[in-house]
Amino acid sequence: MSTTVDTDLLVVGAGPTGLYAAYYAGFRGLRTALVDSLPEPGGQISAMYPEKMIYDVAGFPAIKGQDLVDALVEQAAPFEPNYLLGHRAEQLAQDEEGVTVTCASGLVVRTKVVLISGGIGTFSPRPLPAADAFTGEGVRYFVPRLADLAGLDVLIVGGGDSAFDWATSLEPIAKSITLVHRRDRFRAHEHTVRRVLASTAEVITSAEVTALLGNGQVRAADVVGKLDGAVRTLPVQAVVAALGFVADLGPMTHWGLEQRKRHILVNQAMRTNLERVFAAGDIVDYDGKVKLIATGFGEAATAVNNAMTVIDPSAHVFPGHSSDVP
Ligand SMILES: Cc1cc2nc3c(=O)[nH]c(=O)nc-3n(C[C@H](O)[C@H](O)[C@H](O)COP(=O)(O)OP(=O)(O)OC[C@H]3O[C@@H](n4cnc5c(N)ncnc54)[C@H](O)[C@@H]3O)c2cc1C
Repeated sequence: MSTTVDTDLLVVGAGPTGLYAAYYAGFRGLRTALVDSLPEPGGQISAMYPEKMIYDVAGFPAIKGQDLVDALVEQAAPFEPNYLLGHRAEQLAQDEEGVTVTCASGLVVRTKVVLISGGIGTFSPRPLPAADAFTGEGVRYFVPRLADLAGLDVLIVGGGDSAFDWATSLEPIAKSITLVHRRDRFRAHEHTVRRVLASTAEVITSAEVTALLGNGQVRAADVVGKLDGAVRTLPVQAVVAALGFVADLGPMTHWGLEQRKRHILVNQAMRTNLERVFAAGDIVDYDGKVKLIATGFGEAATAVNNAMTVIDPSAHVFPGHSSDVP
């Protein structure tokens, strides 16, 4: 059975950009709904690096990922945004008075304006082939709570930033860390690589994890050297497969939006080629675009304040200062 939600502004994507847009929309007196396919708000931050420190958000010399998400939710909360989590937006149709967005679940949202802050799309981790044959527990693609892996022998697979970041964060609390990468070069920041190489973590290059062993719970992993074919069986109770993510813009590519390299093109007002559809954050492109949380925040403010004039043509783009509010 389909349910219909009516709102002034629908935000598609409750990552940091969408959450900040919810604050601004509330500040402008709009009723706001946020739809996200994930069960929690926070986008890439909550899904991929909730425990990591972020150092480049204005005003916070350092803030843990999940703490930033929690603060964004708290900042928007007084305006009571309607969170529609676990719903993937599938279709978008604009008419003269508004926009209708239909979700895969059957949920229908009727809104005056849409702000797309869909980031890299709905994202899913690249699977670890050795895990296919292993039906038990112990393999994960995210580490939402580092403490879950305390005292365990942890095997991390991958050679990118995530793999090395997990190695750095987990090394102080895990019993042991082994990082296995199929090449002899890494895609991670040099600084992090050096830090891991200097730590107690063992880094095995030019090798692949060919099998996970265990009955119900992973107990060991076979690691095969690609050059000599030698097999090492490592005791392991947790595997973190950090092989990257497959991002799926999926439905958004069929919404009649002008795109460049799988990103939505916007003008200086963060407006797309559709009058009632704005976009902000990682999903947009324009000359000089920089994909950062900080830029997403600025774009969200620009998008919402310009969207305001579509909803109410007598409204000003400039919202006034929040510090003027008693
Ligand atoms: C490991 C890592 C570390 C990072 N570190 C930093 C850092 O230190 N500083 C920094 O500035 N940036 C960092 N970034 C980048 C930063 O996380 C992104 O720039 C930011 O998350 C973009 O926010 P967003 O809200 O635009 O998109 P996202 O965070 O990607 O959120 C988009 C949301 O939209 C949802 N969505 C997409 N399509 C649909 C659909 N059709 N229906 C419903 N929901 C949908 C997704 O589920 C997701 O929740 C890092 C990224 C990673 C992966």
